[in-house]
Amino acid sequence: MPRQFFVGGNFKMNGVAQSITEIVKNLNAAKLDDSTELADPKIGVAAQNVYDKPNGAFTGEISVEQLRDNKINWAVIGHSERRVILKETDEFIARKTKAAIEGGVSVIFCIGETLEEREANKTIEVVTRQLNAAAKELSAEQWDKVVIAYEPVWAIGTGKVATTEQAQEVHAAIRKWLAESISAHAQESVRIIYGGSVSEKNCRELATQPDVDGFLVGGASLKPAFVDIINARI
Ligand SMILES: O=C(CO)COP(=O)(O)O
Repeated sequence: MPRQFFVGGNFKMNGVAQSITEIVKNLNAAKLDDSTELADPKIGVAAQNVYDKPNGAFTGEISVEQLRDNKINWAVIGHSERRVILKETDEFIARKTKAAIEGGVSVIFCIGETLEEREANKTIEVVTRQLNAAAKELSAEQWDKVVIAYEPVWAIGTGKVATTEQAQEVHAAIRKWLAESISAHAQESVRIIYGGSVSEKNCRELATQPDVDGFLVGGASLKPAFVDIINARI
C-alpha cells in the first residue's frame, strides 16, 4: 500500500478569525486530491504545541487532555522555531511526543539541521540525534502515530528550498533509520514530509520523490495557492 500523502499548513503565529475563516472556506470550496490527508479525518486542526505533564501548575502551557477536549487530534512538536527561540531540547521534545501519543494525539515530529550543521556535513548526524531522542521514549508501535517532518532550518521562511535531491537524500536516510532503529513496519508506513519554503512552484517536483510523503507548509499555507500544494501529486 502506498503511503497516503499528508500535507499540513503551519500558520505559526499568524492570522485572526476573519483571515483563518477565509483560508478554511477556500479549502472547503476547493477540489482536493482525495488521497491526500491534511490531518484526521480529512481536514483537521493540529495544535502547535503540547506540554509533557498531564495537568498542574504550568502557566501558559496546554495539556494533551485540553487538546482532546477541543477535538484536536494532532500536534506539531519540535518545530525549529521552538527548538531555537524557546530553547526546547531533544529530550523535552521527545517527552512531549510521548505524552501526546499516550493521550491519543498524533504528532507531526519536526527535525532538521541548521545551515552551519549542513555546511559541516552534519545533517544526518543531527537528524539522527533528534530521532534517537524520540526513539528512547516511544515503543515501536507508537511510531504509527508519528509523521516525521524534515525541515532544514536554513530553508524555513527563507525562500531557499532544499533541492529535490537534498530532500530525497535526507528522507531516504530517515527511512533507513526507521528500518534499523524502529522496525520494518515503521520503515514502510511512517510518513516523512518535507518543510521549508514549499510553494506551488516547487511542490510538484519534490512530490515525485519516493520518500517525500507530503509537506509541512508555512507561508504558502496562508495563501490560496495552498490548494495547489495539497494537490501536488495529481
Ligand atoms: O516552518 C515551516 C513549516 O513548519 C516552513 O515555513 P515556510 O514554508 O514559510 O518556509
